Amino acid sequence: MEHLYDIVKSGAMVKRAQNKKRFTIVNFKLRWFELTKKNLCYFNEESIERRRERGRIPVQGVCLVETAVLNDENSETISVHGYAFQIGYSELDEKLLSRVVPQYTLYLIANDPKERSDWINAIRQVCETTSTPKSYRFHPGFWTGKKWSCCRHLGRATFGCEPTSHWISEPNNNPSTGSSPTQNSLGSVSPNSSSSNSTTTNHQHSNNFRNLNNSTPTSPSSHQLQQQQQQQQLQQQQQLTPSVSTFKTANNSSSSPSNLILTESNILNQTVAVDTTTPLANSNNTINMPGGMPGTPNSKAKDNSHFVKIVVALYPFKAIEGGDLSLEKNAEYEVIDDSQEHWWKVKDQHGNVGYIPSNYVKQKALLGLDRYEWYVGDMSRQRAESLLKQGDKEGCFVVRKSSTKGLYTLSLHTKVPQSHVKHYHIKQNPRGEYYLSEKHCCENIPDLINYHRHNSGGLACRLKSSPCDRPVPPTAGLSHDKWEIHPMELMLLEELGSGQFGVVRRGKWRGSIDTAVKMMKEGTMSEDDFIEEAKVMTKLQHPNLVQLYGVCSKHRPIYIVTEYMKHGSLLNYLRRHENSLIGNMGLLLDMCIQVSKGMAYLERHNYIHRDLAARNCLVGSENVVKVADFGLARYVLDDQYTSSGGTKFPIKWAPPEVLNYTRFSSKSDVWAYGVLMWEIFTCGKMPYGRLKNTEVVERVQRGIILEKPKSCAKEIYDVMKNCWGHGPEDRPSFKVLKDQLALVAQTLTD
Ligand SMILES: Nc1ncnc2c1ncn2[C@@H]1O[C@H](COP(=O)(O)OP(=O)(O)OP(=O)(O)O)[C@@H](O)[C@H]1O
Ligand SMILES: [Zn+2]
Repeated sequence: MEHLYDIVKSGAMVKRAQNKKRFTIVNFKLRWFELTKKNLCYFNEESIERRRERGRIPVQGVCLVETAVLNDENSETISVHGYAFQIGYSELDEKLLSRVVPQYTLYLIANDPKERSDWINAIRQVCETTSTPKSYRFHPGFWTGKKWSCCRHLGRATFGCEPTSHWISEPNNNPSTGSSPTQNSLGSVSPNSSSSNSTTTNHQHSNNFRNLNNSTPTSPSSHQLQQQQQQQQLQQQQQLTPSVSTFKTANNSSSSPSNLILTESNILNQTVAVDTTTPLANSNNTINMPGGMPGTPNSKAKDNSHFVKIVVALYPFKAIEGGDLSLEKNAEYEVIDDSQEHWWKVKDQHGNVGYIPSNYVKQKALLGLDRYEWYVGDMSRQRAESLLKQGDKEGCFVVRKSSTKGLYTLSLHTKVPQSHVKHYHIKQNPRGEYYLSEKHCCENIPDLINYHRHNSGGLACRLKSSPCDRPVPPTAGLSHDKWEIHPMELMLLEELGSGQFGVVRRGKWRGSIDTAVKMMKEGTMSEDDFIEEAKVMTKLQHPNLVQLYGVCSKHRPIYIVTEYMKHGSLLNYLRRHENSLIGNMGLLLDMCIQVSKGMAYLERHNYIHRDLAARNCLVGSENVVKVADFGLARYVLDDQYTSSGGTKFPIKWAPPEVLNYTRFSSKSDVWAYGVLMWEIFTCGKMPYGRLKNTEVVERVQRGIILEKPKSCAKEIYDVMKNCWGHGPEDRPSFKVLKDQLALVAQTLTD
């Protein structure tokens, strides 16, 4: 017999204080929650003897249970990085009046995505049996005291900007079979009302308040397993670096849920997470909507086509191909079809409809600092310096993400006493206000920038202009669904270099877009296979991968058309600039980090490079480094190049399993990456000097590795050595490498 007061689910979660206008760190408390069929209660402590009840919500008053987005880059408030959800509830008679927004909203933050969906499902299920919730609309964001963070509406009681997901089992939903679980807004599986084991029951009343992972999971269905895997993957993908501000639990012990990061917000992270879904699957672009869990499919967005998604253009785009639509920087567009990953159909203010590159726009509600010219996001200290020095103007500045996650840095160019760039951390006081000098605090970063436009306030000089337009990123293909390029549309210009496949020339596509055109020597590659593959490769898109625009395959020789990189190959760049680069560890490390980001993207998409080396990376403006020629090696016909015994085979970049069995994997790329790091820190020396290939093979088999380059810190060499683990399983993934190097950069440079 189940009793009304039996605990359906319990556990610790962080709760945001209610009825507080602004939320600062002190407004978040760790609480022990217990869900019964009647109430959701919360206590200061788990221990039954010592606990005091802090509040309760009668289940009957609950109107909606949805995920929540608690970060807001404009940050009048502190933002939360965690797995938040919201419970909207009203007094019972109020609820029956079906108000447009629930009277109250409780925001809770779970420790991980699984815990969050478990709680949402458990609460929904309990509500289902006791009351009949009305269909609501809700705000995925929060009320900042002035406006809604999601849609920026100014009225507290405005109609929600999103419909709630269907969590009431529909009569025809056949609950008795226990078969098809329904997708809810989390993309997770709602338990069927009849299957009682789908609600997690936790009777473990150990006094371990701090152990947040002590729930006992019941046997999950295969759907749930899949979901769980997805979520685990997601968790791995999201970099959960140490929190900037840990917060105090109720009893003042300073433990914090391990994954929860309370920081100034970092909405860009969500879009970073977006590109973790496979682009080859070509789905789920609706992910970066508020209310969706970053990185997981948000089925709701598709089901509710009446929800209007508004995006803002970050860059101008010129429509050339029929069916494309031009973008005007900062203008707003309504998204009509985002079912393809890289090209979305949108409508402009005049009603014109067409395709635009999805990486040129950002959803309005998530725009954050991106709306400002001076914000450059993920730009390293070194690249910011070279960008600012280029303009050489007094007071020229940018704001960028700091190497410490969640923080921002102001980089300012001044000519006094001589031309140089200064970097200032933007700090936050306990009230959540931002400042550069403690005397001048502002509610948000834009206000702070404005303040320092008029007052130097301790800075080297007043802020004047931002350097220039942000560099416009390449599009995935030159137009919507286009990879075949007409040679007549390509104007061929000077020769850029030549490799074993033939000559590379600079080109202009339709007189406006810079490209590099690789003219493939006939007979050097299996062309038909490559042309098929090119369709897939145009869809790989990352700031640290050289973009493949398409191919000219109807004529011979075939052309491979890619993004143009003005400084050419990384190897030559390193050699040419050895004198200025060799002492600049920060810059060299930044190059390594950039390559690791591009490679982590390939790894996430199960794409193996097979020929990673400095000669196959290219350098663009502001020391941007991108990986080129990925996957190409598979289509080479010359067996001197493809077999490990061949004279052209990149033996010095190959791990034992490739030398022995030609076994390629992302982990063989990792080995090559270690060698590439070595090339970077020696400014382009030949690995293993003059040793013959056979001697190199013999050394590698015996476990002898490259020596530490002179200008390389021990911490960096340690990372290289990890890449040279003998077996593939002894090497870290690119995802791990990327995080390790970011940490090294933080300790060595900033
Ligand atoms: N996208 C590009 N932008 C600018 N320059 C490029 C581009 N692609 C290639 N180049 C130039 O052309 C040269 C030849 O490139 P290619 O990729 O054909 O040969 P490689 O990589 O040097 O050697 P290999 O054929 O053995 O891989 C490069 O070294 C570089 O200087
Ligand atoms: Zn809203």
